[in-house]
This record gives sequence, C-alpha cells and structure tokens, in this order.
Amino acid sequence: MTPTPIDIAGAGAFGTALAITLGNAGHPVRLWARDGAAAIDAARENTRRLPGYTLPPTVRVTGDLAELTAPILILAIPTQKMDEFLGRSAPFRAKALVSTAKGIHRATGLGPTALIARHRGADTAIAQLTGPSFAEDLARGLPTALTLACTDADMARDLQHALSTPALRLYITSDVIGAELGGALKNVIAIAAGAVMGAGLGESARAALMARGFAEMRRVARAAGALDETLSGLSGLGDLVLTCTSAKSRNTAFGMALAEGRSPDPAVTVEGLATAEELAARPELDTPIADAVAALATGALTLDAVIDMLLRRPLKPE
Ligand SMILES: NC(=O)C1=CN([C@@H]2O[C@H](COP(=O)(O)OP(=O)(O)OC[C@H]3O[C@@H](n4cnc5c(N)ncnc54)[C@H](O)[C@@H]3O)[C@@H](O)[C@H]2O)C=CC1
Ligand SMILES: O=C(CO)COP(=O)(O)O
Repeated sequence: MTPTPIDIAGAGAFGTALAITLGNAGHPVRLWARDGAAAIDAARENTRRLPGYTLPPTVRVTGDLAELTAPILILAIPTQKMDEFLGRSAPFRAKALVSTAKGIHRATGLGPTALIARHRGADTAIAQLTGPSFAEDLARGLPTALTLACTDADMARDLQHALSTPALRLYITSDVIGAELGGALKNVIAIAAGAVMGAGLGESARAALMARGFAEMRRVARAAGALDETLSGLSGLGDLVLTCTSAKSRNTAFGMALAEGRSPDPAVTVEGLATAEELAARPELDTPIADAVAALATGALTLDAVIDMLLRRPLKPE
C-alpha cells in the first residue's frame, strides 16, 4: 500500500470511523470538524459522535478548511447539510471528491454527487462511497465491503486502491446514480422496517416489507436511469439488509420510535426522512412505502391508517 494523503470533511460518526480506518492503514489523514476540532485532536477521540475509538497518530483533526490540500477529499456530511457546507467552502481543489452521504436533497431533489458537481474545480472527479457499513464496525476494523462509484474509470481504480485496506474492500462501478440511490432509498425502507417492528407486526411482516421495499427501490432507481445490478449489490440490497435488521441503524430506530409513540432525538441524523418526503412529493413515482413513511413521520396519517393503506392496496402480480 502506498500512503496517500487523504482529507475528510465532516467529523461525524462516519467521517471519524473512516479517518480511523484509513489512518490505521498508514495514510496521513486530515479530519475537518466543524465543532471542537482542537478538543478531538487533543483527546484522540471523538467523544460526541464516535466515543470509545482512538484516533491513530496518522490522523490530525483541524477546524481550518484551508488545511484540506490532499488529492482526495472525502465529504462525510449529511445530504441535507451538504449544500450549505459546500456553499461556504467551495471550490475544492482535490483531484477527487468522494461523497458518503445517503440521501436525496429535499430543496433541490438532487443526489449528493450532483450537489457536489456544482462546487468542484474543473479537473475534479466525483465519486460516491456507499454500502453496508456501520461506523462502529469500520472503526473496530471489522471486515467491510463497499461500492465506490465514479464515471471516470481511471479515477475509480485509483480510489479503489487508495481507499481499500486489509479489512475494507471496495468494489467499483461507473453507475453513480444507482450507487447513490441504493444508499438513499434503503434509509426510507429502514424507517418503515423500524415502524413494523415498533408496531409489533412481527418479523414475517418485516421480511415482506423489505422485499416490497426492494421492489420500490428498483422502480425508483430504474426511472432515474440506474442499472438494476447496482441495486442488487452492496449499495442497495446489501445496505438494505444491514440497516433494516439492526436497531443500531438510526433510520430503523427512528421508525421504531415513531410506531411506539416516542419522540425521536432531533440531534440524530436520520437521512431517510427527507428522502421519503422528497419521493412522496413526486406523483410520477409509484412509492407506496415512501408515501407511508412521509405520512407517518409528518403526522398526516396515524400508524393504524398507514398500515391500513398499505394492506388495502389492490392485489396484483409480484
Ligand atoms: N454512521 C454510519 O454508520 C454511516 C453514515 N453514512 C452516511 O454518512 C453521512 C454522515 O453521517 P454521520 O457521520 O453518521 O452523521 P453524524 O450525525 O454522526 O455527523 C454529521 C456531521 O456533519 C456535520 N455537519 C452537519 N451540518 C454541517 C454543516 N452545515 N457544515 C459542516 N458540517 C456539518 C456535523 O458537525 C457532524 O460532525 C450521512 O449521509 C450518512 O447516511 C454512511 C455510512 C455509514
Ligand atoms: O448507512 C448506514 C449503514 O450502512 C447507517 O445507517 P443509519 O444512518 O440508519 O444509522
């Protein structure tokens, strides 16, 4: 492995986990934190977003965007915050900008790579890193496989080699739309899966919801021009299975809280919520599960009404 300087903007759970993984693999990493950079750097731990995991000496934490000068810049900022962040920091001069965000931007309807495209330099490639990976699993060095999507084939291979580690395997694709939609859409289905469990409907109902949710994901992705095989891979099916079956998922936990009548913590990032609202606002898309999630989360329908709505849909071929 050749050590490659890597910058990461966003010291949330995932940005911090990536910094630890890549730093442990020997890369010099600069992690930009909006809040409390000096304290994280001094403590060698992000006690707020990823407590219990030590930053290796190869990782430096900064609060100064001007220090981000590496050829690779990973943007680990939630989708709904990305535009605001890019607007006050652009243009970036890295050769490659890599998004880890899993959502559709509510104000513009754009995915993360299209948001970034408006702020890049002329020679900058844009990639999406996505797939099944809880931040804690990554930080612990557990085996993980992700999709790296980039339309520039040479850059895709360079990033695959630069960002893979002995425990983190990256698979490449040119289908950026499919990769980013896989990650965005599974979060919506995860909220619904959490609601199914919170409502006590049982594991069989959750399996049915996941399968019908996957059909919905493929429909939406196909309409956007994505490849079906991308959705069947790590970024779609892989992440759907991980997220929907674990209460560690913030989206699943949010759905559970909704169904149990508890108030979700507004400080926790739940990407699927805005994405469900965005899908529900597009009448041309047949998205009954996203519509149900949006109606439940906004209080437009009760849990009983939402369940009734889904179960009373016309019977049809699979
Ligand atoms: N946590 C996880 O296991 C995984 C998360 N992701 C994705 O990565 C993205 C980031 O997620 P997390 O790190 O988990 O979120 P997080 O909630 O732990 O952290 C979000 C970070 O973004 C920063 N931020 C928020 N608004 C900002 C702004 N306007 N300007 C600059 N920084 C801002 C916050 O300071 C915080 O450090 C999300 O799209 C998420 O879906 C992807 C894979 C796994
Ligand atoms: O995307 C994730 C795992 O791949 C994390 O999911 P949550 O954002 O629901 O915690």
